[in-house]
Amino acid sequence: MTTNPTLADLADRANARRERPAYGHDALISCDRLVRVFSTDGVEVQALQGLDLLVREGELMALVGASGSGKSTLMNILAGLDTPTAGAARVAGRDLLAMTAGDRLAYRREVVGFVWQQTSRNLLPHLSAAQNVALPMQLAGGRRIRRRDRSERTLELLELLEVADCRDRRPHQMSGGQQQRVAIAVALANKPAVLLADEPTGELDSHTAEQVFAAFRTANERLGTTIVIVTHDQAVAGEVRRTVAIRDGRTSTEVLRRSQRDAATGHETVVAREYAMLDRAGRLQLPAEYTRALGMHDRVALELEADHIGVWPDDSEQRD
Ligand SMILES: Nc1ncnc2c1ncn2[C@@H]1O[C@H](COP(=O)(O)OP(=O)(O)OP(=O)(O)O)[C@@H](O)[C@H]1O
Repeated sequence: MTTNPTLADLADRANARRERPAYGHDALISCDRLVRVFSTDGVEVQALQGLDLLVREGELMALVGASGSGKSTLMNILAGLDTPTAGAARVAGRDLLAMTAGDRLAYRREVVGFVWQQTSRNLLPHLSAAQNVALPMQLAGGRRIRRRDRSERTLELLELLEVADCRDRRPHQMSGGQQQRVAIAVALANKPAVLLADEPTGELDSHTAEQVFAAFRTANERLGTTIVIVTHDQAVAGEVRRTVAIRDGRTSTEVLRRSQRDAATGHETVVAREYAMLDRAGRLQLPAEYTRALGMHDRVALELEADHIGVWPDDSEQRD
């Protein structure tokens, strides 16, 4: 039976909706149904297909996904280097779809820092490590920093990331791992709210990769910087509290890890649990290996239980 709502009922409902906090209101990074379509020679590629992602201040998280799933496209948008086709994206209160060219430049200099996979893309080859770190502070015209403060901060950052001994060396006089740690110092120079890293350990051996990852962890723990790392490296993905997987241009699953102490032995273990993303329309993407294992496609049967929802293979033909 349906009852016709009165005008007052409709007004109450509209008010209740308005008072509900907006999606991602308390997140530092919020992507809401983000779409990015590339058109080349009349062919359209939907790199992002309505991606939702929230990252809270102070998080250190990893983004994983198969090649072509949209990770770099997302990072370029968050870095202010590319603009989405549709949807909404906010970082530290900045609306990434509404920025002017000037806002965008200031955003890249002051709000985000980035570290790329190619060590050569991160540092200027003719400058020393210390000069590379000082440069973003010199360029941040809006907030003039005195020369003495600049050199102090440069040294502090190089010490924090354990590369103070490289301060007078140029990139080609440093190892790949040292270059990436200096690159993290460069990215942190202007105290960004967010540090973005796209495969920062991709060109390094596993031992060096571990040291570089430790540098990200130090930045996160000691400076409180929010960090998002795209990685194929299982060791890195397994070390962070939250790993979000992107599939076909959308966030699909995420793994959360927490430490658990055994009351009897005092021994600490890390417990990981996988979650699927549920969007605001109630859409859920089931992991491909689950649906494959049970031969599910096109249509599934659902049953609401007291504390869970059951998903069953389509049994309509057996019932007929
Ligand atoms: N500038 C572009 N022009 C056209 N298509 C593009 C462009 N950039 C990315 N794409 C396409 O968008 C899709 C997503 O690419 P993206 O680089 O974001 O994936 P990825 O997950 O970072 O992959 P990988 O792990 O290989 O770096 C791919 O199909 C890619 O070919």
